[in-house]
Amino acid sequence: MKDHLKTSEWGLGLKGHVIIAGPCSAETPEQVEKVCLEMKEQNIIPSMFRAGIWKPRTRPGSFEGIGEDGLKWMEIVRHHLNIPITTEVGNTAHVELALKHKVDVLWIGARTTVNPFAVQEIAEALKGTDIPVMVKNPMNPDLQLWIGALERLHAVGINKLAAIHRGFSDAYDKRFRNKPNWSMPIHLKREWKGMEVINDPSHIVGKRDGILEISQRAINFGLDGLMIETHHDPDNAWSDAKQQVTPAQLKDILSKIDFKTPLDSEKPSEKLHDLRSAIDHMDDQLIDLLAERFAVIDQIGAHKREHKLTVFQSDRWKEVMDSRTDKGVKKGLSEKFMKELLFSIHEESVKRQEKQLRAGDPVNKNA
Ligand SMILES: O=C(O)C(=O)C[C@]1(C(=O)O)C=C[C@@H](O)C=C1
Repeated sequence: MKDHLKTSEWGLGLKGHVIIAGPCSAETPEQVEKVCLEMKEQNIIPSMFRAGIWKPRTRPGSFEGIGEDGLKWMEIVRHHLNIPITTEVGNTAHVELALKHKVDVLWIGARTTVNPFAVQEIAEALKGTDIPVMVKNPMNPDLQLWIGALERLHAVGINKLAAIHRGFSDAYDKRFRNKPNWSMPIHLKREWKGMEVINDPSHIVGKRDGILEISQRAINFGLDGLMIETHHDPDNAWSDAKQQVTPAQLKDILSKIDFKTPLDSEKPSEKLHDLRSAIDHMDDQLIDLLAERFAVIDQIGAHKREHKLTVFQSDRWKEVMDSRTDKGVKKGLSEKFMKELLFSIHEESVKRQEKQLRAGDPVNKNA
């Protein structure tokens, strides 16, 4: 799609999976230093250090970030860990201060990504700079909004870009603080080739337990890194106390993750090549069969037109749906997948037949 530079090309020495760790918020210089020293002690040096300076809170009254002072303390991080520093910016004043204090990488938070006006203003403020920017997914699962924010930055010349998957707000599903909706980061990677997506398990899970599981799933899906909130004393953190881990816990989590290699850059082994050939053949057959099915659908459509019958036949459709789902489930396919597949087939059937009824013209196969 659009040309952009990957994390390994940002000139910050990043390579492989990008691991971003650090406290939810910078609180005091002592706290920043303690986190750094414990990381050092545990011999767990992340690829980048994160610290929130301005915190967008749902309701007023809780800690809203330490502000510019916190940016001065980033020198402590540089001194102890010598790694790039990243923080969130939510408006142009934040951008100005972050640039003034030489923050290495910025990120745009979920609450900002939802607002194209805000993203555009930030993009304009960044025009002419060379700073890398990571864009968190918007609060709601809207892929176009997520891509749109990246495009706004790209359009002003910011080409060091990455995305962060922090999950999506869901009023009903309370298993997560923010529901992962794994199809979203995967779709993003499909739509914008080469776009790296860093997973943020801390905001998805909302508590310490489960960070390992979500991290592993992110790596399994092929996401490109992890951002894990890390604090020397999480229980007494000024924000997000429940979901932060200690540097020792971070080390434990990272040591348990089975990191996978991104496939696309690898030449597939003979075995993988053979398995893929089998898939190519089966997909061919599936497409032939689907084409045959829709040819019959067109014949039924012609019959319906002749006999003035409606396209949608609820009893027959229910029978098709139930029997095929049942069979699929018996063969080990998930009910959700079967239903989605059948819905999609049915939608195409009724569209084709309705077109026949409407126009009476031969069906345009490309419609
Ligand atoms: O059985 C029909 O009447 C069809 O047109 C086929 C079909 C299908 O795709 O299986 C499509 C539309 C109807 O709602 C029911 C079933």
